Amino acid sequence: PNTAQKNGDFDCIVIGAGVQGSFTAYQLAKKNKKTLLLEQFVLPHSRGSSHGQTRIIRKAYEQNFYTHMMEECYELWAQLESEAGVKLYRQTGLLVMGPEKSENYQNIKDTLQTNKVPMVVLTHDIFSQHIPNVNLAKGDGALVDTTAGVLFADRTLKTVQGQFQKLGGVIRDNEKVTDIKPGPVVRVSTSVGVYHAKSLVITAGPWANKLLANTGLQLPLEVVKINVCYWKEKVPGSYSMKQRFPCFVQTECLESKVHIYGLPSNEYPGLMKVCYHMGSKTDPDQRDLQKDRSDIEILQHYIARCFPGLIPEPAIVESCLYTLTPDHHFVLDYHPAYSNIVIGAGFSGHGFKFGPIIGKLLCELSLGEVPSYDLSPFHIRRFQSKRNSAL
Ligand SMILES: Cc1cc2nc3c(=O)[nH]c(=O)nc-3n(C[C@H](O)[C@H](O)[C@H](O)COP(=O)(O)OP(=O)(O)OC[C@H]3O[C@@H](n4cnc5c(N)ncnc54)[C@H](O)[C@@H]3O)c2cc1C
Ligand SMILES: O=C(O)[C@@H]1CCCCN1
Repeated sequence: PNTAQKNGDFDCIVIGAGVQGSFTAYQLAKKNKKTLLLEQFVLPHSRGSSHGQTRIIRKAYEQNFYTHMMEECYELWAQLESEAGVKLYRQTGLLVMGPEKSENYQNIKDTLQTNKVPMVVLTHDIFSQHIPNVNLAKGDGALVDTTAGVLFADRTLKTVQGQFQKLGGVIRDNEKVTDIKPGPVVRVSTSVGVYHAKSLVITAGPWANKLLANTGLQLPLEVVKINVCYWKEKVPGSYSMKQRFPCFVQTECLESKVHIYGLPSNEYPGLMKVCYHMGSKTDPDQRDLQKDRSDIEILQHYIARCFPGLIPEPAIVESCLYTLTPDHHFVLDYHPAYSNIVIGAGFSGHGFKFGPIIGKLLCELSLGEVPSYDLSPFHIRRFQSKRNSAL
């Protein structure tokens, strides 16, 4: 402990206690850094991107760099589970379906094969033996990433925030950051007080650009609202986690070029979560005014055709926000003008599973260490022509 520090002084301040900020703060505390995690809302809350009971974890990706990161990331999830004595992951497998000859489907298959990820290819003649109550479309290929499963999201946030506090980390919720003054010592003002730190990490999810405006930077991020739909099983339990029904991703289909995905029924007994991987643009502070439900019609047609055991009418519709980058790859980088400000943003609807590794990487960046992975796919400079910066 550094006794020379004043009360409001920290080695590092992390803004945003979603999955990414919470894991980053936890990693910093593990490295004995005096860390403050600031959150605008009372925790836990459901206004951002990390709430809800479940998320998919998988190694099935089109790009090798994500599959590589997931190798270590699974170990970090298991470490956290054993350290905290809680169950955060349940293996179910992920069924990937899509036009056999399409680029998306083939890329996923290639990545799994190249990286020797355990998988099973299901041909049409054996499909229904393995996956009951699903109609595989003609011309579609199907495979199962057997390493995949479900993460318990709300439980994850509670656990990682708890571990952070056990390590001496400070969480202040219900405290919105209102201003950032960059410098060798960064000054962060909130609705309650002023804090100083040697370094700052911004993991503000859909609010990233609102905060970055204080530092003269804007990233090409688009916030969209996702309708999180739950569908009733005609026979309760037919798609349930207990019966080891897998998660699924349909890469494209008759109804849509956009992914449709689902998780086995679990949190609401008798209801399966099936969603459309896109939504309509919104402001995170006004998301309830965004009422576009056109995706639900697409889901209804898809479900009626491919999931005959579900009633094709959503029983529950919740909401959640995605923060999309143009290429749907993350932003993990230094602020272009200030080397002691690190940004984790634009998780584009697929960042939860990477939480532990993103925490580790943002911690490495903020300590000036060489990051464990090649971060070039995540650099801000890839947006060069699109970046609208006041710097
Ligand atoms: C419907 C849905 C399904 C998804 N499915 C999957 C999946 O299956 N698998 C997967 O891996 N990922 C999935 N994701 C994506 C994943 O959940 C997100 O990538 C991840 O939660 C992003 O976390 P975050 O920490 O960046 O953002 P957030 O969780 O939004 O956290 C940012 C935090 O910053 C706080 N904040 C913002 N501004 C301020 C301020 N000024 N002062 C203080 N605090 C502030 C916010 O209140 C918020 O708590 C899904 C997302 C959604 C919405
Ligand atoms: O990150 C995931 O695994 C899921 C897959 C489908 C789209 C939404 N996110």
